[in-house]
Amino acid sequence: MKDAWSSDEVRKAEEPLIAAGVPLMARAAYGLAQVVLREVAARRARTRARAGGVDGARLRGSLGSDGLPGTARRRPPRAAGRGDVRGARAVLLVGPGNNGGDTLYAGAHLVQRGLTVTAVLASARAHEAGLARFREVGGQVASLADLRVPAVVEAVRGADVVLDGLVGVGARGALRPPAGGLVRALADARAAAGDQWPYTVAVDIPSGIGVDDGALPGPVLRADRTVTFGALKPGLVLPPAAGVAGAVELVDIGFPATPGAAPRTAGPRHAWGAADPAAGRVLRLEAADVAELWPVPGPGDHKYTRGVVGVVAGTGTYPGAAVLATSGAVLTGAGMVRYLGPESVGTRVLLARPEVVVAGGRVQAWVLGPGVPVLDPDDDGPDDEGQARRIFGALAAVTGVLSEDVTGGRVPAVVDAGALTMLEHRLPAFAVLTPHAGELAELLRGLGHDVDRAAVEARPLHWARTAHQATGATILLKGAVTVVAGPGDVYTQADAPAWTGTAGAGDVLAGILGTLLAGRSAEAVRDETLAARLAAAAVLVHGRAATRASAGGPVAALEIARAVPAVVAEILGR
Ligand SMILES: NC(=O)C1=CN([C@@H]2O[C@H](COP(=O)(O)OP(=O)(O)OC[C@H]3O[C@@H](n4cnc5c(N)ncnc54)[C@H](O)[C@@H]3O)[C@@H](O)[C@H]2O)[C@@H](O)CC1
Ligand SMILES: Nc1ncnc2c1ncn2[C@@H]1O[C@H](COP(=O)(O)OP(=O)(O)O)[C@@H](O)[C@H]1O
Ligand SMILES: [K+]
Repeated sequence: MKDAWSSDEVRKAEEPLIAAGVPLMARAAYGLAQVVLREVAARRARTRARAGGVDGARLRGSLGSDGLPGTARRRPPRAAGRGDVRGARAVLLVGPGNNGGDTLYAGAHLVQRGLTVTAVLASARAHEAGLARFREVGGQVASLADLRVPAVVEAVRGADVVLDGLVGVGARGALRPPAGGLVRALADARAAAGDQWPYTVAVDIPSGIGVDDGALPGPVLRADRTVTFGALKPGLVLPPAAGVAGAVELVDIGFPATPGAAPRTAGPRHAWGAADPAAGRVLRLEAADVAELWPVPGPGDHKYTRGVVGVVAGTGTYPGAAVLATSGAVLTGAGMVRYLGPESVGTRVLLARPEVVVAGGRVQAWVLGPGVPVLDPDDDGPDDEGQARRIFGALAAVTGVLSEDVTGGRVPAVVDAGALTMLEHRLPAFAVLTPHAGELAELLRGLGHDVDRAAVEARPLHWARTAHQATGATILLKGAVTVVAGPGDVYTQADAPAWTGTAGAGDVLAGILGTLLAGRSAEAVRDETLAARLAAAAVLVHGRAATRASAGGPVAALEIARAVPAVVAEILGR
């Protein structure tokens, strides 16, 4: 589990360590410099290999990037050989606070390793000791006020690497001038330059992101890599800011395992902090967490104890959604999958997945709505072939309304697509709504909020939380980074390649989550925070299945479902 610490938590963790004389900034700067040296060496090796000079094995050894944006790495930075980096040019963008201090000290290490380093001071003030150290070793210093923005942009363009050390966790709001103007110009230049841009490293955070909420309130220079200190910050894992952080790498400077825990004054460690039991943290599940959550069958289990998933999906116009949702559920390991819908669709489901039972009966979790048209009360709309009626019936077993009709008590549900327009009663947290940004905006408009898709995309966490509070349900907001907000912790998962944004991928996710909820149905009803964890687990499995099915290329939704068994086996370590 990766957990992100708010700027306040970071500050509180730093205080006792600083009081105890722990050299936090020295550790941060050293770790940062090692990453920069490693990456500069790797890029040079790549360039030489392209020119035909270096053997492939050495190249592979020095690259080793996981390549997924927003993915953190644990491996300590590899020391780069002197010859790999000598003569490379670095530009430091230096702000007035400790973030600039980290950057100047790191710059001093780079000078000592033979790089030509220029620090551009964006403010009249700069970290005094850091600046003195940088000058002492021979770093070049210029000020933004003297150089002006166009000259700085040119200097950056001509460099091998640029370090964004304008502001860190001490920043509030959009970057102000003159740093804001500089970053806007650099961001424009980067967008126009394509590949011809220096490797861009953000120091602690990309300057200008919302540290605690992941917002992008103003200009930000997109980083290839963010080297963050002590702990992840929410803005590095939450959309949209996660999208400008590049690969996130943590440098351990000696923070305790959880916020508020006793400080460690001993040497650094390389591990992610454990989850804090306190509610409302921003977390990201990893494979080991999913393995713990997974309902693995034992010798005493049979199909009914393992969980029956009921799927109400598809119509004659959209039969594929039914095939995809049932396939997702079957291949995730449901004890049984029941399909409820028009006969013509049921026939197609059976052709694709003969394991599905096309008949009603008791279920432990519902999947409602994929491929079912939106309900428009003012209009007869497209013929839903009885699906709305079936969904209303199933929802009664979720909300407990009309509970005399519900045999066997309340059960969890995945509420997707068309079913999102059929919510009449307050929902329990074990109902998981799975909208994309457009669907969430529509749901929120129905609740009286004046939002559109772009507004949701600008503040996904805020709107997911708002929808949770308004409906009671757990909200799984789909996107490149998927956010899950329920009554406890928030989860943010970035496990899938962009190829996953293809029609039907969401239907498969609904099926995967349905099986997980059915497998732990009674617990999810009892523990109001479990559905969100299971939802995040489903997103991780779906994303990894998409990665496997894609293998770097296009992916079809059904292939995501087909990749699920191997991904689950891998996660469970079998
Ligand atoms: N406290 C410590 O000893 C450590 C701090 N560390 C670094 O220090 C950073 C935090 O340092 P600070 O608290 O000094 O703050 P920052 O360096 O993040 O930035 C605060 C400075 O930026 C200015 N500022 C704030 N908002 C701005 C905006 N919107 N536009 C333009 N300028 C703005 C403020 O006037 C202030 O001078 C961390 O991100 C990390 O990089 C690390 O070195 C670890 C140890
Ligand atoms: N850029 C992207 N990167 C990674 N995953 C994405 C991206 N865009 C969309 N996805 C994922 O693809 C799926 C699309 O689901 P959805 O929008 O419901 O499509 P459909 O309704 O056609 O199945 C979701 O799981 C979403 O998180
Ligand atoms: K920064």
